[in-house]
Amino acid sequence: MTGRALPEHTLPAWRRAVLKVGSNLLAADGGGLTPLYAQALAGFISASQRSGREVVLVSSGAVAAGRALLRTRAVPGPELAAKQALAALGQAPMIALWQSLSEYPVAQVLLTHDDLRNRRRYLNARATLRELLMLGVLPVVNENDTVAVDELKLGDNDNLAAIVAALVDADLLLIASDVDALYNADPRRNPAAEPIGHVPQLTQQIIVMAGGSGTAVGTGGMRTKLQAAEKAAAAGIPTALFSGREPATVKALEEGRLRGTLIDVAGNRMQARKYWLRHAPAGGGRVSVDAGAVRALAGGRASLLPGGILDVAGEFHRGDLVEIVDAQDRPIARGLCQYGAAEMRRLAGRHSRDIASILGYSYGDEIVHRDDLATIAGESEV
Ligand SMILES: Nc1ncnc2c1ncn2[C@@H]1O[C@H](COP(=O)(O)OP(=O)(O)O)[C@@H](O)[C@H]1O
Ligand SMILES: N[C@@H](CCC(=O)OP(=O)(O)O)C(=O)O
Repeated sequence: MTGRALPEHTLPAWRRAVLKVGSNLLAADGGGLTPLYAQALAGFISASQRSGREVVLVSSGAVAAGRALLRTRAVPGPELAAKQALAALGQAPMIALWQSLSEYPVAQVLLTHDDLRNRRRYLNARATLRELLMLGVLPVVNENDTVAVDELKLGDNDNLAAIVAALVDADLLLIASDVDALYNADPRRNPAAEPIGHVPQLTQQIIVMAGGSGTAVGTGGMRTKLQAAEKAAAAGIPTALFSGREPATVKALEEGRLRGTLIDVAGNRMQARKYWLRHAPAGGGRVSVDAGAVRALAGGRASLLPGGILDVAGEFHRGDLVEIVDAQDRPIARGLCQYGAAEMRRLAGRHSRDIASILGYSYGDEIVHRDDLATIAGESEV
């Protein structure tokens, strides 16, 4: 779908991005998968990788591919189990399509909501994705429809893409669709709808403009794209919406130009992350630290090392949000810990270089990495 002339924007600078490609672009004629639009998108991904950038692709299309494979036989109904069967059938052809178009090896990553709510699985997914990126591989993420059940379904890949963007700490979320921008009304239903080039900050007024999907192939429509942009913004990540049907638009992205809608983030990314760390609900874990650690953390630039730990209260796991307090139990910082409570008790007061010999393994020198830490006093510090 192409609209009126769209203003062009400069794409925010990025080194790592998540690109979401909807079913409408892969099963363009409502039938099986076609490389028609995927080709230009794969070209953009490979060009980005060649220039040292990292891309995680979140691709839909498995259900559409599965449905097309069964065209000559009885096609299952619309209920959940039937869709799950179609997704299982179509997952391999979807991956094969991307592999046939990518200059780099592709890896399949299937995720569910449950995986991302469970801290340990969340961290494992993050570690695997980071490793794949380091290896120069293109991870292709889709929802694991086989095991997703109604109440645990992410429901759509727009939201999944936003969660993955936060998971891999991406600089940018790119959403390619069959529509070239956010309009002030659904352009399929309202031909007078006007495109919106730049959204400095998502507001309720903008969110109500978005309707559902206009096609049988697509799932969420603009509504889920804005939900995704909202999630990404909460993690400090801007979102770009554009048409994946126009090769010139896709090519322009390589030069940092966006013909579509840019949804910006209020404040900078680090501020948004620190805000989240200060205000997200913590699970009750407390780590008290000595005066040296208090001084180091107060500067806002240091990580918490095991040597500074005096005591650990509560039970928590690696990846949980913990409160860091001084010897008098006054809160000084909050952060995501790299080690669980039991591990921390064994590491308290010890040197970082001894972590592997004490535990038999190591997740790194830091108990809480400075990127995952926010001081309580420094609301204005980033
Ligand atoms: N305000 C809006 N602006 C743009 N598109 C909208 C709006 N409201 C609803 N839509 C619909 O959202 C569709 C894109 O979403 P969807 O069909 O789920 O595609 P995809 O498979 O790419 O996720 C568009 O084709 C359009 O009809
Ligand atoms: N897991 C499903 C994706 C469903 C979905 O979100 O589709 P879309 O709205 O086209 O991105 C599939 O691969 O078909």
